[in-house]
Amino acid sequence: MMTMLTSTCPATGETVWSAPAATAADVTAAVARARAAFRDWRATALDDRIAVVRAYAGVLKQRSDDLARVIARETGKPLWESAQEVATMIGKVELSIAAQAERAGHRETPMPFGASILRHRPHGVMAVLGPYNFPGHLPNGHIVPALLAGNTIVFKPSELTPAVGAAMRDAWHAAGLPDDVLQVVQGGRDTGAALVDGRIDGLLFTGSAATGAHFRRRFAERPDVILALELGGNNPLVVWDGDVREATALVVQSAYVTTGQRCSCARRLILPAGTFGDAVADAVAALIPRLTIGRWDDAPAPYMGPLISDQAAAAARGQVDRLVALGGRTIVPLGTVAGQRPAFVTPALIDMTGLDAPDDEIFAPVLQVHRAASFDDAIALANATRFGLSAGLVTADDALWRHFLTEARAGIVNRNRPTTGAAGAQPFGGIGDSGNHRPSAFYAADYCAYPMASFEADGATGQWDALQPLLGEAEGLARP
Ligand SMILES: NC(=O)c1ccc[n+]([C@@H]2O[C@H](COP(=O)([O-])OP(=O)(O)OC[C@H]3O[C@@H](n4cnc5c(N)ncnc54)[C@H](O)[C@@H]3O)[C@@H](O)[C@H]2O)c1
Ligand SMILES: O=CCC[C@H](NC(=O)CCC(=O)O)C(=O)O
Repeated sequence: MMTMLTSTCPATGETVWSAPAATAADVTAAVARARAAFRDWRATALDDRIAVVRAYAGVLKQRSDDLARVIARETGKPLWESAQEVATMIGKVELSIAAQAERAGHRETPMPFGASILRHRPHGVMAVLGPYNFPGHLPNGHIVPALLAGNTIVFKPSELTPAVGAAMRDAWHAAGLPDDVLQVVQGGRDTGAALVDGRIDGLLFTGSAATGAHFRRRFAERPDVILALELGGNNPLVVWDGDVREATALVVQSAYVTTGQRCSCARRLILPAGTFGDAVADAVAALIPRLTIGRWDDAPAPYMGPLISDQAAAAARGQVDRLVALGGRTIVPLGTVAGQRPAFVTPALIDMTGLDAPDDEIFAPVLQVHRAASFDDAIALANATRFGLSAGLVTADDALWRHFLTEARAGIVNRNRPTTGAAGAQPFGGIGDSGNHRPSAFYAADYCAYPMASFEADGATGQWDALQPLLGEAEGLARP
C-alpha cells in the first residue's frame, strides 16, 4: 500500500515536500543496488573518492543559499543558523579527509623480513538514519567519512525533513557520485525498520536514546554489523563563579540555542546556594524575554525559531507540567508566542532543587535549576544522570576545573564555554545512555572502516632455518 510522506514548515504550516514513502520492497531493492555498487566503489582509488567528495563540497557551496532555505523551511531554524549548518557541511569534507588519513590511513613499518603494514577496509553497505534537528550536518557527518572509506550508503532522512535529504542526494549526484553509491529512501519508522532489518553491514544512527536502545537490542545477535549510536543527553552546566553577565550569556547559548533542540544543550543548570547563584538565576530569567523568536526569514533575524512541530511543543509542555507536578518552581514558564503557531514556545526556567526530577532529555528550551551546597555536591548533581554527552563548568578557579575534569562523566567537558557548538576537529560522542563508545565527528573514520594488519615478505624469510635448533629427529620426517 502506498503511503504519502509530507513535511510541513513548523513556522507557517505550509507543505514543504510530499512524495510516496519507500515501501519495504523499495528499501530491499535499494540495499541490493548498494551492495552491487560496493565492489566498484571500494576499488576506486582513494584519490578518486576524495575528488568526488571535494566536488560535492563544491556543489554545496554553489547551492548553499538554496540548501539553507530548505533547512530553514523544514526545521523552522532562522536563516542565519541554517546557513551555518550548510557551512559546517562543507567544512566536514576537508576535516573528514584529514581524519581518515590520521585515523584510518595506510602505515608501513620496515621489518627485517619485509614490512608490517596497516590498512583499513570499508565495511560494505552502511545504513544512515538521520535526526531532524540538524537534518543536513549530522547525516553528512556519517556519510562523508563512510564514502571516503569506500562504503556505499542507503540514507533515510528524518520523516520531518525529507526535502533536506533529497537535496543532499541531488548534490552528491551532481558531484559525480554514481547513483547507487548513495541512495535516499524516504519514510518514517516503518521505512527505517525495513532498512535496519535489511542486508546491511553497518548502521550509523543519530537520534534519541530510546531509539538507540532499541537498536542495541535489535543488533545484539548481529555482531557483524557495525553500530554507531549518537544519542541525546541530560547535560549539566555548573556555573560556580565569575562574571554574572558573561555566565548568563553562556547559559543561554547552552540551553536555548536552536530552541533547545541540540543534543549538547544544557538541560540542568547547577548553581551554588547563595548570592552568586541567585544573581545568575535572576539574570537568566531577565534575559529570556529579550531573546527574539520568529520565523526563519523574519527581518531582523530572530535568535530562535519554533520547535520542529506543534506535537513537539505539546510534548515539551507535558514534560514541564510533570516537573511542576513534582514540586518544581516555575521561574519562567514555557510560554506561547502571540500570533504564531503552537510550535513556537518561549524558553522556560524551572527550579528543581532538592526534587527527584526524571532523568530524561527534554528536547526543547527548558532548563532546570539545581542549587548545590558545595562544589562536591555540584559534581554529584552533574553526574546524577544515566547519560553522559556534554557537561560544562564556569569558573575562574584552575583547581576547581582540574577537580571537575577528573570527576565529570561526559564525552564533551568544557570550561567557560557553552556546552553546545562542538568542533568537528574533535571526536563527538557520549558515554552512558548517550552512545555506544563510537564517537562521531573526527573519530567517525574509526567506525567507517576496519583495520587490517599484515606482515609481508617478498619470499622466504628463513623460517625453516630458525626452526632447526628446536626440531627432534622424527622418523619419516624428511628435510624438504
Ligand atoms: N549525539 C548526537 O550527535 C545527536 C545529534 C543530534 C540529535 N541527537 C538526538 O536526536 C534526538 C532528536 O532526533 P529525532 O527525534 O529525529 O530522533 P529519533 O530517534 O526519533 O529518530 C531518528 C531517526 O531514526 C528513525 N527511527 C526512529 N525510530 C525508529 C525505529 N524504531 N526503527 C527504525 N528507524 C527509526 C527516524 O525515522 C529518524 O530518521 C534527540 O534525542 C537528540 O538528542 C543526538
Ligand atoms: O544536536 C547535536 C549536535 C550538536 C552540535 N555538535 C556537533 O556539531 C558535533 C561536531 C560534528 O559533528 O562535526 C553542537 O555541539 O552544537
